[in-house]
Amino acid sequence: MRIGILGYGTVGSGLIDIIDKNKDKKNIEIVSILVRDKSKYEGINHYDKLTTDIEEIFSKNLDVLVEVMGGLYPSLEYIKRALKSKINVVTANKDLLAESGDELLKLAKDNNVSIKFEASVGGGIPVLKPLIESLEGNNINSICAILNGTTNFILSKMYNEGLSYNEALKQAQELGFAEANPDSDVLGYDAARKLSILSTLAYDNRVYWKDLYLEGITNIDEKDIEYAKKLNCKIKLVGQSKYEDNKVSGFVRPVLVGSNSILANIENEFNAVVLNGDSVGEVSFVGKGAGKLATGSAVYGDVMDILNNRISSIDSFTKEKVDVNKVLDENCSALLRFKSNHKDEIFSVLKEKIKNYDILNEDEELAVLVYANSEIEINDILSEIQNKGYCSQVNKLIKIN
Ligand SMILES: NC(=O)C1=CN([C@@H]2O[C@H](COP(=O)(O)OP(=O)(O)OC[C@H]3O[C@@H](n4cnc5c(N)ncnc54)[C@H](OP(=O)(O)O)[C@@H]3O)[C@@H](O)[C@H]2O)C=CC1
Ligand SMILES: N[C@@H](CC=O)C(=O)O
Repeated sequence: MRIGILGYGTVGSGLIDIIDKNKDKKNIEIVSILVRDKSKYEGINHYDKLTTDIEEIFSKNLDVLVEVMGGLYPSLEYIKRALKSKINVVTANKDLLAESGDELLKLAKDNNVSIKFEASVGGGIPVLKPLIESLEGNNINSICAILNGTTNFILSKMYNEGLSYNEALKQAQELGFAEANPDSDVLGYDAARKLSILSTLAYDNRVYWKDLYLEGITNIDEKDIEYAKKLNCKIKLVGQSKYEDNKVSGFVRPVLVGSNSILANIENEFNAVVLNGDSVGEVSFVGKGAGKLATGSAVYGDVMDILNNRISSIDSFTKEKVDVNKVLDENCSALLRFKSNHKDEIFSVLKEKIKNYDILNEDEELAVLVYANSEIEINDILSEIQNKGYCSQVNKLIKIN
């Protein structure tokens, strides 16, 4: 099988290492590799296959085009061109799937070829294939997941080793986990795109990432970590969605999770996806969510599926878009931090409105863990405190079970 590869970075080089390792067993021939700047790659394997000209790639009579260069443009254009030319596509690009999955899957179907994208969610974890194939006998009710390796790495390093946010981000970039623009990781966009892909497939309805409640990790500081430890919790960037009565609720946000929960024990670049199906119950998938060989492994698996004609049809991306509820409409607790000179006034509002709360700090700032009937109730109280001028800046961190 003749494959062309767009990109020889973290994922591209992982894929190429795995193809080379298996070359005696599997009939895959790398015929051309697209990069921007060949001079960066002198001395590497397959240097003679490198090109900066996309026309050369398309001149090679390909069976599969692997897109691992990232971004929306020109990746979208190249993938569409491949599908229209009846070339199968494998991609790790969640930005593209989340934005244009409907168009791309339809184009693949119309041209009788496949587009496969296992690596776009959870890096090396095989989760899309089990979801699409093995769990077909289920209505999936909920997804609770850690879907970004970079932010999980940063939060783990801050919590376990006391690293600063900037030091931890730098390490994640050096290890090849972060996106070309790491804002996509730390602001939560990457995890939201992955959650939208998972939710679309799980609920068989189109869920758009921009409809999810979205909050990144850039406001998490040492004090949050300190309170988390006091509460026997960890802080994780969690993506959660639920499907009930044809409605989806969903968010990506940093949350407190109890130290004994599955998600609390997912460290560094590892990801986890916990699905709940009406037949199977709870199923968990855990593994490396980012990195060269782990992600290369998922891309390689997709290439092998095409080689062996193991293809399943996917219609969910072309289904109707569903409305998404953004607030947590259930009993919840939250860590609230107030920087204020009006502590007594804040306490009197809390006493009047909240069913219960624990004080964590009342010296340099006021920090409380409140227990409420819903997030809406907490938001109403915060609005009252702010409107009365008792505090202009509040930090809120929800705790999930
Ligand atoms: N890193 C990871 O752990 C994971 C990444 N992904 C996804 O995989 C994709 C690739 O990520 P990653 O390998 O980390 O990215 P890198 O930045 O490490 O590599 C990108 C590669 O693509 C090439 N490239 C980028 N833009 C162009 C262009 N316009 N024309 C030609 N070549 C181009 C670069 O060439 P040059 O060096 O010459 O600029 C480089 O070889 C992304 O979609 C990412 O989201 C998915 C899961 C995990
Ligand atoms: N930047 C992403 C890479 C994999 O999708 C992450 O950190 O998870």
